Amino acid sequence: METIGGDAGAHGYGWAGVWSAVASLIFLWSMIQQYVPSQLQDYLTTLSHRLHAAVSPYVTISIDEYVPDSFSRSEAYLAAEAYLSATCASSARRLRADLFAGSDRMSVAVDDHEEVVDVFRGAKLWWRKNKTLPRGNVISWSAHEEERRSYCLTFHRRHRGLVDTLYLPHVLAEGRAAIVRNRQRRLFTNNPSSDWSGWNGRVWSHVKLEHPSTFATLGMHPSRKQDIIDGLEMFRDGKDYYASVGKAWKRGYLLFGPPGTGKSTMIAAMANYLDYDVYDLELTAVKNNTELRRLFIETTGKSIIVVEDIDCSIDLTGKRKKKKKKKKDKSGKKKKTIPPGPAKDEENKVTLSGLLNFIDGLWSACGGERIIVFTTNHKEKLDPALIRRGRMDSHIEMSYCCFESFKVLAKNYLHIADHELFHEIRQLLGEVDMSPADVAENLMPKSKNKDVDGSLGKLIKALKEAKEEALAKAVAGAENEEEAEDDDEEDDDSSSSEEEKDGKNKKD
Ligand SMILES: Nc1ncnc2c1ncn2[C@@H]1O[C@H](COP(=O)(O)OP(=O)(O)OP(=O)(O)O)[C@@H](O)[C@H]1O
Ligand SMILES: [Mg+2]
Repeated sequence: METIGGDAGAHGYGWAGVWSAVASLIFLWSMIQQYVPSQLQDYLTTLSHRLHAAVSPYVTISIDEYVPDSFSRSEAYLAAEAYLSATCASSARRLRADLFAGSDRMSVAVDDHEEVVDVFRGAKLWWRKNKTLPRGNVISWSAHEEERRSYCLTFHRRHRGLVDTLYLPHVLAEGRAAIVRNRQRRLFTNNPSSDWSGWNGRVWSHVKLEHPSTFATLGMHPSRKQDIIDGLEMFRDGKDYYASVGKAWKRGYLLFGPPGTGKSTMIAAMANYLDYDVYDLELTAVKNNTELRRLFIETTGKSIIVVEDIDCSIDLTGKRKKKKKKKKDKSGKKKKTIPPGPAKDEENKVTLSGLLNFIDGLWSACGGERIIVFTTNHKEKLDPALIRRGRMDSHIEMSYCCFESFKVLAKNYLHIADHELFHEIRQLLGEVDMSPADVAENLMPKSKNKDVDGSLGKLIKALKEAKEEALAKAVAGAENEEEAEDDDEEDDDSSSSEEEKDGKNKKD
């Protein structure tokens, strides 16, 4: 890529230089047009375009910033902008830097009215960024209506086939890849529906996603961890596979296990590994199934949709509604019932069937590359319909800390791979249930200078205490059981003696 500048002629651009000058004249003309009545403007613009097309061997494709009759920015424009920024930022003479909300990196794009040249498979292509100002008599309500930007791509007509079939798809693919590279990943939470209407009403709000958890720092048996990573990779690269087997490109994960075993940490590691956004869906703030549908539709691809503590978020004990048999009146005719209208849905909470539709209803295929994760401390409380394979494709148990998990935590917190106390810790972890969160808390050094022996000693003490506690509980439990059995026996004795008495009485 190189800019069209004063030395263009020296490189022998020839006709290109002439047409660049013509383009500049056209631009000048468009500036003058602002002071000409709008009908005359339209006529002159059409005329100049026709003249240009009649005599020029060059073809121009323009890409507008906004989708016609819409407030949304055109994906083609954004891709072209990202492509040009990535490939020509160093050679353009005038650039525009901007800092987008939530991002900590400056984004640099070609400035207005700047021209750059791209070379693709031997063909030269000129890109120009145009800006048109509003007509004097138009009052606009939004900033983007005031200035309209577009990219114009100019090339010789003999390259038309190359541009259509190869160059534009190349720009789109490279531009999209650059957008993904530059984007700041986000953590979304759903807004209460009272905030959804009105100017700029949004159903989700977001902050920067900056969780440091990775699979390298996640305490888990290495082979299980590798299985999960393989599954995620298979999903991420499986667009064609999912299409070939006729499945929507989505995958469900159920993470279950006691508190502090790393379920939320695992979600962050997944998002960091895949470079996906996270939508943290607070189900208790969703009024009904209609709202749930809207929230889902407004999520984007390359994202993980999370419902934490699913057993606490929704009453899952209610079974899906069965078709009610119509009641018959006394004459035996079926009674007419009023069908439940939308008002009924407004009153309802999110239901199990709403959630099932959310996961795999027809409209859940409205956009691909989404992972859905449910977490729970009580898998047994969940309705089997909710977690059957196909909905929750993978069930991952996050369990108490094993020795392999401990080794990862020791590496994270103390930077050690082995120690003479490891043997004792291995034995204790085999006998006691302790969550990785508790192990991590004990390993955390108290001061900047890591006291490895001190931290491991603290963990051993905590494990021994937990072991004693568990033993004491087991003994107390056994005693209670014995007492209960004795009571039962006494009850049996007394009832049998009462029966005997009864018998005696009867006999008497
Ligand atoms: N497997 C693990 N590997 C590394 N760190 C862990 C692991 N499990 C827990 N931790 C540590 O413990 C803290 C709490 O873990 P986390 O929030 O992931 O638990 P959870 O299973 O989601 O618990 P809850 O069921 O209460 O939501 C984390 O911040 C992390 O530092
Ligand atoms: Mg959690």
